[in-house]
Amino acid sequence: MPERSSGVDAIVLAGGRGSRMPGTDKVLATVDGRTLLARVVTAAAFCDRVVIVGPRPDHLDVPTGLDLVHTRESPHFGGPVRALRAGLAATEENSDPSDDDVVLTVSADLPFVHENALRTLVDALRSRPVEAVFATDRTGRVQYLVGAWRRGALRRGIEGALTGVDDDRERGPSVRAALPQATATIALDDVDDVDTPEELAAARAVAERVPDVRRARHLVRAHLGPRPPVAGRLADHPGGTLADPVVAARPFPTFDTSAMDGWAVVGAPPWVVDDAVVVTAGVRAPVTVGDGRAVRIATGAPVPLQASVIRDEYVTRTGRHLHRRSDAPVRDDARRIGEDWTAGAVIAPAGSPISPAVVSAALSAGVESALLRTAPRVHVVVSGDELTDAAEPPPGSIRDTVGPVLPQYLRWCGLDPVDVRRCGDTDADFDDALRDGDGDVVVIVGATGAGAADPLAGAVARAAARPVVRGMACRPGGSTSISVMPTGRVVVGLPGNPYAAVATACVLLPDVARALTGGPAPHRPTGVPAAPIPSSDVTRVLPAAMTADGRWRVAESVRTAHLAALVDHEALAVLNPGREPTDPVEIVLLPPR
Ligand SMILES: Nc1nc2c(c(=O)[nH]1)N[C@H]1C(S)=C(S)[C@@H](COP(=O)(O)OP(=O)(O)OC[C@H]3O[C@@H](n4cnc5c(N)ncnc54)[C@H](O)[C@@H]3O)O[C@H]1N2
Ligand code: MOO
Repeated sequence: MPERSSGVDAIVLAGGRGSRMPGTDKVLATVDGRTLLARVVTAAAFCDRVVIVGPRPDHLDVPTGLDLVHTRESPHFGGPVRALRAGLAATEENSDPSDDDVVLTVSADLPFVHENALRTLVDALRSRPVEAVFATDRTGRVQYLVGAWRRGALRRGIEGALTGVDDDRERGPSVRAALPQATATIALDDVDDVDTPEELAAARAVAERVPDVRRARHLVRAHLGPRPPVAGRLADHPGGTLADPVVAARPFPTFDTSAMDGWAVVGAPPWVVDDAVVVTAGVRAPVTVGDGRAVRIATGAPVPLQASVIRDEYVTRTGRHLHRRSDAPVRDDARRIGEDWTAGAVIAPAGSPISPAVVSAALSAGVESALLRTAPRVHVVVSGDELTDAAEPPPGSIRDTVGPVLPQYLRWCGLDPVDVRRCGDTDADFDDALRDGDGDVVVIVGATGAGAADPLAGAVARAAARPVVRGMACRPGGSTSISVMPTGRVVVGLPGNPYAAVATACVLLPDVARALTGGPAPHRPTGVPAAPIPSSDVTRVLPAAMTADGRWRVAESVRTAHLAALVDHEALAVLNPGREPTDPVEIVLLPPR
């Protein structure tokens, strides 16, 4: 069961005529064995109540424990605004929601929409001064049926759009007619809808293919939801993510502050200097400066009432008189209370990674603690009967060269490795490895293949874990797997070859960390290759080093049984299928040497 978010209801619009797919109810079409409707409802399962507006299906494969309601628009097929009217009424039955609550509106024909995309909409609405936020799809088109509204704005929009519209007119107004004034859009890559049989076939093909790295990342974001938030001091949780926005508790500056060493002056120049008074940073008692007077003031000191500040460079002093230099710009060298932000301003939106900048800016805003998600705790399990820690491995044994360094890479990925254990190649060892400890994630190295001594797949099946990624179209890393145990624990299987394990981790696990902490997808910087790189039909992950002119030299191939190739390459180049030889490549910088 995903974590519940209070104050959000969802309206799933499932009743369109599907005029471009005659003879079918498109929302009941299946992609990878599940109906589009079930996929959309599952994505919205974190909401307090989910209302489906449309015909009631016989069976719906969605999480249990959901407050799921059905309703129909009136008249039937009366258009999206009437569907929203029916849906909104159903969200309000037996409850007394506030106008500021969030209502998600989602059309039911989105094969790939997922919880985190919808949460992104909610967070965007909560952190912006707008009445509704809509998704734009990959072509940049605004999807007005994929949005988060403030409840009051949705109600007013519906009423406005339907005012004077004859209820007998079959197709009512479009959602555009209901839009409030202040709206925003955000780009989401998972909200392409299915309108035609061709689009349905394409979605099925995507869902059934072994995913390349891009798609595997997408699946991670789609299937791993954020863990419950905890209250904590921001400074204690680097690597975590904000669950709520940081909202300024006080203005900045909190009082009128001198920005420069100089003079606090009242009235027009020249001023008469009062040498008995000096305003220093930290003074408590208010200082008053008479009209036509000037007193010394230090950077950071409170500005006396009615005074302005002029820095030393802009004045000349003769005896007791202070003159503004004729070439000095006319400006106040004070930072006035609330000039940078006022109390209530959003300093960092929900989902922000807790960077040192977030910690510091929050302190500036009077915020020490917040609701946050800590970096996921990881148990590393290095598997393989052949592995040893002995400096002189006995014949046939292999020195474990991953366990000692993987935690450093995992930390770089935004995870919090808590221990490294070893595990033999027996089923019992693997069952224990999946179960032991209290971590959020178990990363198992080795045993991902289908060979005689590769028990991970069996252990995952025995644990009734839900597969998220079963193999990747990626070299190395083809046998990578990710699944979710019924307890919510994530099990990552990394290929045993050390370079394959590290490369796969660095390419994929930042997305796992962000998904579990409710953060945004990681940035994917690109670089220009120093020489053309042949295209391939799977993702390739190769060592890369920057040249003197800022381009990237990418190794043609790599030996995977050790990390020697990363000694003189500071990055990995991710070469996605479909790229042209001279196209930029994704660059994954590795932890500093
Ligand atoms: N018939 C096939 N065999 C293999 C294939 C294949 O496609 N068909 N893929 C190969 C590739 S590529 C990889 S990667 C591995 C993945 O297998 P596992 O995840 O089950 O890994 P293991 O078999 O346990 O180990 C592979 C290799 O790496 C060495 N190893 C493992 N852990 C460590 C460690 N901690 N430190 C140092 N070295 C380690 C291990 O001894 C093996 O030599 O499958 C291939 N086989
Ligand atoms: O995952 Mo293996 O190379 O593809 O080392």
